[in-house]
Amino acid sequence: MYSTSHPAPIADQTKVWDLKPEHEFRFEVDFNNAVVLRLKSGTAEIFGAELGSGAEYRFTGQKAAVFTWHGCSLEIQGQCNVAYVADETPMASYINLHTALQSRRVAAAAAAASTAMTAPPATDREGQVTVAPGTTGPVVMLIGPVDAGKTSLAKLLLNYAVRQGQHPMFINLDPAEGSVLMPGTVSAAPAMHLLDPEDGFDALGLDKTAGDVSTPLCYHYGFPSTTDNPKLYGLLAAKLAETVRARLARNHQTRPAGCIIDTGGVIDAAAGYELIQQSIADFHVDLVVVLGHERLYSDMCRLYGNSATVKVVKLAKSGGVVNRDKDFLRHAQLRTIRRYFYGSSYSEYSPFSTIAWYQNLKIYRVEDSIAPSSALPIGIDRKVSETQIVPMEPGPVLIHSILTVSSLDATEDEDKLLESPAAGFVYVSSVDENKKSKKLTLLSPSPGRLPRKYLLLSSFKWMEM
Ligand SMILES: Nc1ncnc2c1ncn2[C@@H]1O[C@H](COP(=O)(O)OP(=O)(O)OP(=O)(O)O)[C@@H](O)[C@H]1O
Repeated sequence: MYSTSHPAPIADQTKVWDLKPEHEFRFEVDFNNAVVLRLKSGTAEIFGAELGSGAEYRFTGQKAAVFTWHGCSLEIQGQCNVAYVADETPMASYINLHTALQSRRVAAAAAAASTAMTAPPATDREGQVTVAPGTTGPVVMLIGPVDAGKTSLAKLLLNYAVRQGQHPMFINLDPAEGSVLMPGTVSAAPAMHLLDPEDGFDALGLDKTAGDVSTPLCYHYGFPSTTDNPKLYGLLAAKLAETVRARLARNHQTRPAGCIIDTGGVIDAAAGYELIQQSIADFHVDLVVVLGHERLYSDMCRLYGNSATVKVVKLAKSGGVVNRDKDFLRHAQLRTIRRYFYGSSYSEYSPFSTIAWYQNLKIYRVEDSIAPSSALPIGIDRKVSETQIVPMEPGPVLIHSILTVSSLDATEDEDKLLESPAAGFVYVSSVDENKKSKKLTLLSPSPGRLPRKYLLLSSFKWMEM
């Protein structure tokens, strides 16, 4: 069993790798192991984030690549499970895509600046801010099968944008990853800084300087796969799209940078295409990038070939992208959960323990679409619609669970629970069923009592190790 809390050991061996221009050093390190990487000379980047000369980067439980445009020398301390240099990469096509997006951002920023100077923001009949044409940057959706390199390309495009002073909105529609905050959610946050080469999405959403637009937005879904409850997933993706668009409409400085949308692996099931089509419409996507799947590309061309607003392009999958087995993914999810409470090398947190009495809690969950009634945990009264919440009694079934703290106030109607963004997450570290004082002990990133009473149960469990 891997530990998510104790640092993995670094083997006492050092190797230097010299890379020619446009070569890539690919490496894999499992969760039992760690390596330290140092850029000795030249320039290099990890998914678009430049490495500092001489700075040390520690990797554990990672599969990644260091790319160099002009050549470099790398020093690796410790033992990688896989390590090799590749001379064939799709980086030229990726930078071409970035260049095209960047020129659209520049044009959108110029249009937004001239509109801001000439006209005050207009509102429609419902009081929504209307967006002047040409002032929204590219809205790009990355699709492809599982392990096609979608998230890696999203990181690269975000980092290249940030390096040119742009702050696109990153939208994560892959509930398995939970890259912005927590697995089992769909979320959005602007890329205010370069993504941490060691941890990727850590820096997202931590910056408050851009005001309302920079606060991460996150909706509770509760399951790892879009197919666990497609109806609920569709509803939440639509809600996220509506909120992101409203935020961007109010902010003419961030809007021209556009959005980069990462999705879960599309399998050729009809439900997969429906969800993708729905999200393309909801987010007003204007560019669909298909990674490494000819049939998906041809299906998308068939669907959008005549569209005046949606373009479809295909890009090659990098030969370095590796399949991650279930065990690896599970441990990556546990690391994301731990990171929410304890932070990472980028920023360490000290979580707080807080007591919540049974009588003060209102806990709900949503069913997945396939659970037979015999599989329902104790405390769930009946099988209901996939987008309906079911109240549940607190009890031992909650131990080691992740609960989403809803932003909905306890005085508001609980019907709005699923459509309300998450205010945060707590972890149930113990359940005390002592008759007089039934209570949960919760781990929380902030001190004090729970700010709200509505909690939603996620199917993810985590154990501190
Ligand atoms: N060029 C590369 N060299 C080595 N490893 C890579 C490279 N590109 C991506 N990877 C690794 O391959 C794995 C899969 O890539 P990625 O997460 O980008 O795929 P994905 O399509 O988003 O997967 P999913 O469908 O599961 O979300 C990741 O661990 C990633 O770090």
